[in-house]
Amino acid sequence: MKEKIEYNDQLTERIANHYTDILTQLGEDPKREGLEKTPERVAKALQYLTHGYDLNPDEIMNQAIFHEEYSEMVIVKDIEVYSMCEHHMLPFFGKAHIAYIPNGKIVGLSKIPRIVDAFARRLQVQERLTLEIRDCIQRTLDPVGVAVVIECAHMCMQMRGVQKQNSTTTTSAFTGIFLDSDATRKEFINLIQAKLH
Ligand SMILES: Nc1nc2c(ncn2[C@@H]2O[C@H](COP(=O)(O)OP(=O)(O)OP(=O)(O)O)[C@@H](O)[C@H]2O)c(=O)[nH]1
Ligand SMILES: [Zn+2]
Repeated sequence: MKEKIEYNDQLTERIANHYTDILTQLGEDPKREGLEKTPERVAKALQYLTHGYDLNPDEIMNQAIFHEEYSEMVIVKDIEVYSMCEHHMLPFFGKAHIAYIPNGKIVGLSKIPRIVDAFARRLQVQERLTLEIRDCIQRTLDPVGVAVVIECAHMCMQMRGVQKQNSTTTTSAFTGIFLDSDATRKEFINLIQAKLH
């Protein structure tokens, strides 16, 4: 995750021109004060919301892999997820809970939320997001197992369409021992549900 993204001026202008047209098509006056800079703002917002395309999650992981003999479960939970559904280009957001059991290698903890962002800041479906995170960790760390659970609310189901304001969607993906051992999977589920206080 870049802390700040660099906007491409030519791309901003091209996208903004389309939005000027879209505002007119919607019956708005793109020249009125409040909307004057809106096409440019939207163009930048869209570049921000999809800046994950410019990030390489495997490289992010490889920046901080260390050899350690720790072989218990490592869990990073309650990681905020902000993504955009590829069907309606509306936000879906919630939390990711991620665990792995090392096999001689650990990763710098911040890299886990960073790869969540790298995959989430693209046009996505929640299922693919879940699998991409799992596979990236498996590929780069070769751990004994990986577990990913994501819980999100989808604006395309809340603000429009079926309009179910309280529904959330949960997806999960596992590898290795999390698939083979019910006890390990249950330990993970218990730990992500546990509150520290
Ligand atoms: N599986 C999955 N579906 C999603 C996700 N985000 C949005 N969708 C769904 O994508 C589907 C697109 O269905 P369509 O029937 O082509 O589109 P639509 O007419 O706008 O559908 P409605 O939302 O039911 O009004 C909808 O059912 C959405 O709920 C996601 O992350 N995963
Ligand atoms: Zn949608």
